[in-house]
Amino acid sequence: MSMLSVDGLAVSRGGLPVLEDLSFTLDAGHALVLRGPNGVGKTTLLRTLAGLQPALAGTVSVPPESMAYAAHSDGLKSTLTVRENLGFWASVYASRDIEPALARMNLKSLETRPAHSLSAGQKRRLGLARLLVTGRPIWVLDEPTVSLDTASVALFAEAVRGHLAGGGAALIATHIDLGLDEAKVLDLTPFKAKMPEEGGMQGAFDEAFL
Ligand SMILES: Nc1ncnc2c1ncn2[C@@H]1O[C@H](COP(=O)(O)OP(=O)(O)OP(=O)(O)O)[C@@H](O)[C@H]1O
Repeated sequence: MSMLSVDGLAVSRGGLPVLEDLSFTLDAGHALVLRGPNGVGKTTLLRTLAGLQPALAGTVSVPPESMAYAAHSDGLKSTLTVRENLGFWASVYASRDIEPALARMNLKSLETRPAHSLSAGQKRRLGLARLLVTGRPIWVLDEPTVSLDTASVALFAEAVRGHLAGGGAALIATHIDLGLDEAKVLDLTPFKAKMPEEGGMQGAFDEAFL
């Protein structure tokens, strides 16, 4: 029984279709890595699944509330400390213990630091710790390991593995090797939308010379 099922999905950005006719499933305990060249539509797809923008067509089997979306330093309150940030999110998501998240992303020694004073990679680790307190089953991650050093990439991979082992699932857009060899890969290139104006203009051009 799949945890997430996407059927005939079309997504758009800036009013233009980006990906179309996309179908895939994601089972509990599994991770799916989304690949494709810059601009193919990875971020657009994740934002659509997370409910941040509407789909053009198709169905998604679960609501955005089943997903925890993370991109860049999203969701960090810059004036709050690391501990306060996680406490805030724990209360928003009906409170999970934040201690495992602090420990898992190696944030104990930074817990009293305001988020704005963290380095890029430390902010990234705090953003990933946020996922752990959401308790949501499907993690939707956009380039989660950007700015992370080797040790932190390993921490990230362990956090994802723990999530999968607990019956969760993860959808991850990245160009970088995550150290998650067990993850399946979906290349989005074949689902690139054919621009209607291209076909239309070519059609009109052909017609003019027939
Ligand atoms: N704010 C925006 N307004 C209009 N078009 C946008 C906007 N952001 C992105 N696009 C366009 O939407 C398309 C898909 O972009 P998207 O960010 O989803 O790609 P991506 O696969 O995540 O790329 P990357 O690998 O560079 O992160 C691209 O053609 C891009 O130029």
